[in-house]
Amino acid sequence: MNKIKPLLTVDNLSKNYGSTQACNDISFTLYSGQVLGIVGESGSGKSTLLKAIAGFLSIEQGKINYLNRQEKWLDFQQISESHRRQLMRTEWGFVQQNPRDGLRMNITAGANIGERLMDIGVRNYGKIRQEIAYWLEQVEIDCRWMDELPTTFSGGMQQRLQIARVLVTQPRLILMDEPTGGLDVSVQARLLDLLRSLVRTLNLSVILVTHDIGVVRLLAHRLFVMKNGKIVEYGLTDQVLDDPQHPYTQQLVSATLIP
Ligand SMILES: Nc1ncnc2c1ncn2[C@@H]1O[C@H](COP(=O)(O)OP(=O)(O)OP(=O)(O)O)[C@@H](O)[C@H]1O
Repeated sequence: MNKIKPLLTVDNLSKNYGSTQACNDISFTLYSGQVLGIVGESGSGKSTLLKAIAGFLSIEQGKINYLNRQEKWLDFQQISESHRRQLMRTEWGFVQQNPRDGLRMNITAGANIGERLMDIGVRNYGKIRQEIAYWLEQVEIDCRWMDELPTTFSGGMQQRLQIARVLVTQPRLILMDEPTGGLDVSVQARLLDLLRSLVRTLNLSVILVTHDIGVVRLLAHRLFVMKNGKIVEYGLTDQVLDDPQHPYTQQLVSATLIP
């Protein structure tokens, strides 16, 4: 059996907005090929943590270390901004809750996917077209939509397109902020199935922020629960959800009735 390997470690990360302590002394490990769920109520600090890990926000304190494709540990406080941006284009991806924030709405669906390939130096038009068709198919969008603007897509399709745009550069680590939020329940279910199958077939490592316990139960190997900027419980998903120890987790779990 393959031994699970750490891919990303976060140690004692804190982030304040003025006097608001949004993340307080957060530490965890993400393992390669696994999905780590971050759950908690609105305002608990989940999105701030994700953005801090992605380098979109500066942090007051903490260390973020990542094992790159060459199996070299990178200390995010030490690497340059251009190196971090390059990682975001190649090894990492970010899926926004609102697909409009992750897509360019004024260019076609195909161009949304193709420009990410061009960003990393792919120039062969035929190859780009082929990759666009492949990734549209992977996210269950018919190729005839390739030359349409995302503005003509439904919310679920836009989210699937955003996922294709992220996946085309074959990232190893994807940060997702409420990827199914704001979608109808039936569209959510279809997207969750798709995400589950992509995570398995592409062996992706994912940090997934959600307030929905059902989403982590379906997708995450491990999870932690945040409250007021702190981790109150951390462990394997089944263990935490079937036998929650912290009163706050017990409250979250009991609020989600499972038939
Ligand atoms: N740009 C900002 N400026 C000031 N305070 C902020 C900012 N963004 C978030 N906060 C505050 O930081 C705390 C954590 O917010 P954050 O958005 O990270 O929580 P969350 O768990 O992701 O919530 P939600 O599920 O609603 O997105 C909250 O008290 C919030 O009001």
